[in-house]
Amino acid sequence: MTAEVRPVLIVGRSGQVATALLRAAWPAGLRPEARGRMELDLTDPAAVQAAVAERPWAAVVNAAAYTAVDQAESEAEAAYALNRDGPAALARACRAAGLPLIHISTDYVFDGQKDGAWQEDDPINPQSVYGASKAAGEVEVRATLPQHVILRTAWVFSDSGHNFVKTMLRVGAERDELRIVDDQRGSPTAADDIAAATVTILERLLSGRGAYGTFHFANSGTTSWYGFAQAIFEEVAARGQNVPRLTPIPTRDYPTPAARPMNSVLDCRRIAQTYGITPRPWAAALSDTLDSLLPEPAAAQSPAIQTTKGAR
Ligand SMILES: NC(=O)C1=CN([C@@H]2O[C@H](COP(=O)(O)OP(=O)(O)OC[C@H]3O[C@@H](n4cnc5c(N)ncnc54)[C@H](OP(=O)(O)O)[C@@H]3O)[C@@H](O)[C@H]2O)C=CC1
Ligand SMILES: Cc1cn([C@H]2C[C@H](O)[C@@H](COP(=O)(O)OP(=O)(O)O[C@H]3O[C@@H](C)C(=O)[C@@H](O)[C@H]3O)O2)c(=O)[nH]c1=O
Ligand SMILES: [Mg+2]
Repeated sequence: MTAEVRPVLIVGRSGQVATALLRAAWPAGLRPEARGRMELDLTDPAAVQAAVAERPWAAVVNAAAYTAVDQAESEAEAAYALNRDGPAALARACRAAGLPLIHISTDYVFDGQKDGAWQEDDPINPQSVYGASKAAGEVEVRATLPQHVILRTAWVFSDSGHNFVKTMLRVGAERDELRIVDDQRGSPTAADDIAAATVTILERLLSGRGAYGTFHFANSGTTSWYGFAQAIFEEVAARGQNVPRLTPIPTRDYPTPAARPMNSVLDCRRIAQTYGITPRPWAAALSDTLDSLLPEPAAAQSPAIQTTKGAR
């Protein structure tokens, strides 16, 4: 008799976290199956209901969202449709099917005005349409489905999708100088690490050793966007490439449509205590991501390596 392999529905396919979930190490008994927006439109409640009822899923992970923070200020309806009404419909469908839901949320639900790191039960007070729409999604999931894990994370980066690392590589190649805000603090977090944490949570939940509720997960250590950019370009320089000059600036000198939290640092002790999940430092995760985004260090200078790589 072969052991049963149960599918896990991943909502989202090409996004940073969805991509990471698809390439994560899953236990033998679970297999991720993604639905991108073309296969499952999260803003269509009937489609959501049908997708959740379609297969004998073990669980559902919502990795889909409206994530364009500045654009959301002028597209509130679209942001709320995806970030509030989508999770609400998913939670209702999961309740009807008796399935647990893991829902990803964000540091931008907080106002950023705390001295220490944000704990799960701190009051939310979003300062942007994106943050408010994500906060409303959290409220819907909590009110609808007791079997939920809301996993709040922050400053996500990956070799896929849109993120600050890829933005820096692109604009850094185009300009001599970059001006980067130095007074917003947070913890950059690799999508792959969020995926690994999600798999651990699911494994524990499905074997009856998990706990529902809201958890924070971010890579360890904190920095500013400027500090993050510095680390990115140190890695770029170490790989023999030209880098721009970086100038730290205050938020007021970089006006954007959406306000962002000044302090986005998440306290991740609860997920460590409950699930034994201890995140690695963000700089280590960054280095891994840059390994896949950039050529190997010194490859250009080393004839031996050039030869083994052949003509390029
Ligand atoms: N990016 C960040 O810095 C942070 C993100 N988060 C949260 O993490 C989660 C994942 O974010 P991230 O991976 O960066 O997101 P991305 O912006 O990389 O991807 C968005 C995902 O949403 C899906 N999607 C968009 N519209 C629809 C739709 N109508 N129906 C179904 N799916 C749709 C996309 O589907 P498709 O695959 O078809 O393109 C894609 O998979 C989100 O909940 C986000 O709020 C939290 C903190 C920081
Ligand atoms: C490109 C650029 C940005 N910045 C600033 C603007 C902003 O304050 C900060 C980050 O800009 P971004 O637009 O890349 O980041 P942003 O889209 O705000 O990132 C957020 O995305 C959502 C989805 C989340 O949930 C958050 O956790 C967070 O990761 O850097 C500069 O100062 N100089 C620059 O050249
Ligand atoms: Mg952005």
